[in-house]
Amino acid sequence: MNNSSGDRPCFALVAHDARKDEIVAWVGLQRTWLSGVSIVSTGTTGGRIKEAFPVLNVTCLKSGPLGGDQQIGAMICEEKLDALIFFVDPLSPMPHDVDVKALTRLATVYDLPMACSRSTADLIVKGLRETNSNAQS
Ligand SMILES: O=C(CO)COP(=O)(O)O
Repeated sequence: MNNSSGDRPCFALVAHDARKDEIVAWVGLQRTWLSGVSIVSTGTTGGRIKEAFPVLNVTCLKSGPLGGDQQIGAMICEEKLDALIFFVDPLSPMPHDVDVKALTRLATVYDLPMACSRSTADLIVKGLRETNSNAQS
């Protein structure tokens, strides 16, 4: 765990509209592990996750086009996150494309693990689980 703000991992979960069903399905597959994680999410994505899994610890920020991506970017700068899972829609123009680019840029600047698809999201969870279990043994 890298975040400097608490003792449980903190994940940002974000998805564009065309991929919201996919992130909800991914959360379902990982829900046992995610129940021990603090989740922050852009508004609409977080609302969908909370509705599907009320037991998860999800904090909803602003919707992405209204500044939510920038709020998550600020959390990256403040080293409050351990990973960004961002299911981007690569096929649709976005009014807030500059914010999307800024968010992915900051994740790169701060070397934050970032996944834009299920396969890489699974690898991040696997890596963090192994890191945490090695740290405990
Ligand atoms: O637009 C987004 C990320 O760029 C996601 O925002 P919402 O979760 O509010 O739809």
